[in-house]
Amino acid sequence: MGKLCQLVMGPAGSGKSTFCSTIISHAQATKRSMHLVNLDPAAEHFEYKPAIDIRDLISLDDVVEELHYGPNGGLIYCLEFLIDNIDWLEDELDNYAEDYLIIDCPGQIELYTHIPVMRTVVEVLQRLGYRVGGIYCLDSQFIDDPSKFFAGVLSAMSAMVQLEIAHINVMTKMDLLGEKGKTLETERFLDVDTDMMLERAAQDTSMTRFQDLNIAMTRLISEFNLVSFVPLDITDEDSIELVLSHIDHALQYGEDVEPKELPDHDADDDDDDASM
Ligand SMILES: Nc1nc2c(ncn2[C@@H]2O[C@H](COP(=O)(O)OP(=O)(O)OP(=O)(O)O)[C@@H](O)[C@H]2O)c(=O)[nH]1
Ligand SMILES: [Mg+2]
Repeated sequence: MGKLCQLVMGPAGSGKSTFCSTIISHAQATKRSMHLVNLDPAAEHFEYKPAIDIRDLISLDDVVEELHYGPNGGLIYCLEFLIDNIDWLEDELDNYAEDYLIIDCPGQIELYTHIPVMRTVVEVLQRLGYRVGGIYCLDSQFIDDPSKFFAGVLSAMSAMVQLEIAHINVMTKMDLLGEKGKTLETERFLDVDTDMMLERAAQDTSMTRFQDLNIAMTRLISEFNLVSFVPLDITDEDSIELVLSHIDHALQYGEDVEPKELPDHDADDDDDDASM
């Protein structure tokens, strides 16, 4: 199938782990094999058992207890420990040398923005021959709050710029929007209509002090025309299929499958003719 990898990122609680299990169960139903890799040392429960799990290398509880870090500092410590012991990850990956991986990441956005942890993980995967795609999850509930949405769009852009890999933004939890999810207004969020973002920000009086900054940021977003979201409603198989087809396209899934040799029909051509 080729060495492919989805790196699933996004803010805390944005639906990364749910995204991973949704994609894995969809893949299983369509007879595609994927392995879950857990890079979140704070994770507690998984629907699918991870094939590779950072918690086998280092436990957040141990770091918090023994080194007296808080949960966030402890998590950064764990990820930096992973980078210092990257051989461990390489050895583990050896067992899945020809496989499709989906990597569940922690929700601390500084890991994608200003600490080179994820970049190092990507470099290791690429050195081992994987095609890596970044999946950035953002919660659809952000749509109701322009300042949160701004921050989310900027963090997605930041991860994209930092990692320099194929990148797909996914708007998660679309089921929670109900009928609102099908409106034109929501579509404008998915395609990040910057004029509308500005309009919404202008209505929010708490943001007036930052109007110039908002204008500058929306101009940046629209000039680069880089940010759009694929909606994911995990209760709708078609929606899951659509998200996966975007990812397949970005990762060129299936393009390195050897074309099957057609059977040589010459020998029984006569028979076929006779039966026509
Ligand atoms: N209704 C609905 N709830 C969702 C969806 N995705 C996630 N959730 C809920 O949102 C919460 C967070 O989901 P997770 O998948 O754990 O999010 P995460 O990004 O992995 O969270 P962290 O690992 O803590 O950063 C959970 O209570 C999920 O059940 C979704 O598509 N629809
Ligand atoms: Mg998670």
